[in-house]
Amino acid sequence: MTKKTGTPPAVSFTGAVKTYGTVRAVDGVDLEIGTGETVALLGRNGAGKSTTISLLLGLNEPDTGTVELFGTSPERAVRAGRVGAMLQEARAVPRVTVRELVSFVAGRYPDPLAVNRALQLAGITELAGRRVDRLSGGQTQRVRFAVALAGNPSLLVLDEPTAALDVEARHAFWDSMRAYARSGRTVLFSTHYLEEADAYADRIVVIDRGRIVADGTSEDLRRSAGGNLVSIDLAGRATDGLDLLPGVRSVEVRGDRALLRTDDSDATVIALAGLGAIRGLEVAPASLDDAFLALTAREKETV
Ligand SMILES: Nc1ncnc2c1ncn2[C@@H]1O[C@H](COP(=O)(O)OP(=O)(O)OP(=O)(O)O)[C@@H](O)[C@H]1O
Repeated sequence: MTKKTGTPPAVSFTGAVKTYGTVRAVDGVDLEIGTGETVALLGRNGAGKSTTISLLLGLNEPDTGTVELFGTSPERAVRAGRVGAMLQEARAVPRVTVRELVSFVAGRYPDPLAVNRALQLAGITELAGRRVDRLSGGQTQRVRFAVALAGNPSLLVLDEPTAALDVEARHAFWDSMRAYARSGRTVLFSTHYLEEADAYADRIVVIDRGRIVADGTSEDLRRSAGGNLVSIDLAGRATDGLDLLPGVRSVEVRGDRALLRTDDSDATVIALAGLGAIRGLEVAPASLDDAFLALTAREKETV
């Protein structure tokens, strides 16, 4: 849905396609992100997350379709200092200190954060005097975060930002990201971690084989993948016909238990009771993991 009035969205993809040889890395993406949203781009390895981000930052052009940031081209938005990015691969500049690097980047933006604030948000105040090429992987990752924040960008783009971070640094990172997002900024981050998407994004966009297969809150995703899991002990019973019970979308056998994914757990449980198949019965909401697997698996079946 395109809004005809008011300010343009922070991010807008329309029918964007990017191929590498025979691989359709981004395969017809339509996506709109409004100002102030925090969005997770979730997908397995090779799903197209980094390619989507490279189109968004103007590092690559779509073969067909369009990508706009704030109603203008990514190049212009980046040049105007409206975008900060933390990418997976960025080589450290030799011999400069952390503070020098962050100051240098901040100095290229029209309205940067105070350098101390960027260092503090990234949790690297105590590393300010260290050389950037002599840091651990996790420390380097945090320096990249400070660099992304330095220009005080309206749109912050983070490609797998917590990949090298330990648990404590991960929590600190998300706290800072949230503090930044609360000041009305738009944040897009990619991740493999469902729990991160669930905990830190307002909205989750699931990408699989270059296509968006789901877009909504984690609750929406759980629902669209089949809301509940009903499981029973099979106790030697065959699974024939379980997939035909009311509400049931799929049946999976794990050991001696059958797992029924259902849209209507009440109807499924009543039908199971009618069959006398209620031994060890459990009903649980589908986890986001289950939803993610169901969404990406279903997409494969239709290819
Ligand atoms: N420069 C390139 N040349 C050829 N193929 C590429 C290139 N970059 C990406 N691809 C392919 O495009 C597809 C999408 O890759 P992309 O890096 O966007 O996925 P991703 O979701 O970011 O994966 P990951 O989680 O592993 O980083 C993959 O099949 C990948 O092999």
